[in-house]
Amino acid sequence: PQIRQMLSSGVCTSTTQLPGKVAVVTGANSGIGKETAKELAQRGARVYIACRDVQKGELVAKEIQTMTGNQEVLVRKLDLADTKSIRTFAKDFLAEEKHLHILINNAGVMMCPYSKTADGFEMHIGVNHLGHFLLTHLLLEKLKESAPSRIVNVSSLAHHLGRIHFHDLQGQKFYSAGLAYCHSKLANILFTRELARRLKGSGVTAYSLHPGTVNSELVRHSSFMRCLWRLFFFFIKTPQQGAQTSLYCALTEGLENLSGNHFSDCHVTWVSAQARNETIARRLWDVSCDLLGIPMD
Ligand SMILES: NC(=O)c1ccc[n+]([C@@H]2O[C@H](COP(=O)([O-])OP(=O)(O)OC[C@H]3O[C@@H](n4cnc5c(N)ncnc54)[C@H](O)[C@@H]3O)[C@@H](O)[C@H]2O)c1
Repeated sequence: PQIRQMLSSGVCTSTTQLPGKVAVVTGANSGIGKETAKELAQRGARVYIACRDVQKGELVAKEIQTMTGNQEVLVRKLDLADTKSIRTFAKDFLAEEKHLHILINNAGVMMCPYSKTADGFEMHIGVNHLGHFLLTHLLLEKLKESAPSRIVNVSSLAHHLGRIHFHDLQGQKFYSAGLAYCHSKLANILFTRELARRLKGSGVTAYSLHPGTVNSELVRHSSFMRCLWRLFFFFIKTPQQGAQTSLYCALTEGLENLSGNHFSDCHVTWVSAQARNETIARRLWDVSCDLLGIPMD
């Protein structure tokens, strides 16, 4: 634990408390998302655990309620691999809640065999990017009404290996599970940058981040990655440490002028050349709208 402590340089030291604030964390039934939700609840927010497996989510909600004493930890069904489920989640949320101050797009899949979402999108781009793109779009007015509010997109260092191949966004011509993950994480950063550009002056800000290499269930689809994780166990962050940069982006006072930036270990960090390309960011936005049937403005 001491070695881990030393290696984990990024700690969110914000003292922001969240009474009366509302947060949604996707994929909060495990790993980094669970720890993020726990800390937001600890600080007094009403926290929505948005997850596929409601039963698993309820167990986590109970655990967080017991640990934090905050009973306002709610579980709602959200399957990011199905746009119907995303629309239902958003519709119910908008009917139920007056405000949304923090949206943490945390859920993700990594290195799963070639498969498609309910709407026919390749699973990585479908869940990690398009699912969160639609969810954010549907909740955007509420975020604007609740300003100052924040959107936090959990990306990865793996984006450096990613490319946006507009001619093969769904991996039909060439598919590598590892690269498909990297492409989707690059899309998270491009989405964040374009979102920040479009939201300038609205009071809603957006941040992307790399959480570090974190011991979680993310590597479930790859025996190679599972071995690697075991081998380097002592160098890998705990989910609680992995949640620090998400919390930093959601909570730190005065971060607004860094909207659109990418963070790691609670600092702004460099992204790949493609991730800084505004033309690609704008085109990806338009293509995503087109795929999801969202009217372009
Ligand atoms: N663990 C790492 O080392 C690492 C490194 C870089 C980035 N990340 C990113 O961190 C985020 C959290 O991952 P984690 O490490 O906590 O792994 P995790 O597997 O514990 O968490 C991912 C969550 O996403 C949920 N999810 C997957 N598909 C979904 C769907 N269709 N609809 C709704 N939820 C879905 C899972 O149920 C799970 O709760 C991911 O976006 C991942 O890409 C993790």
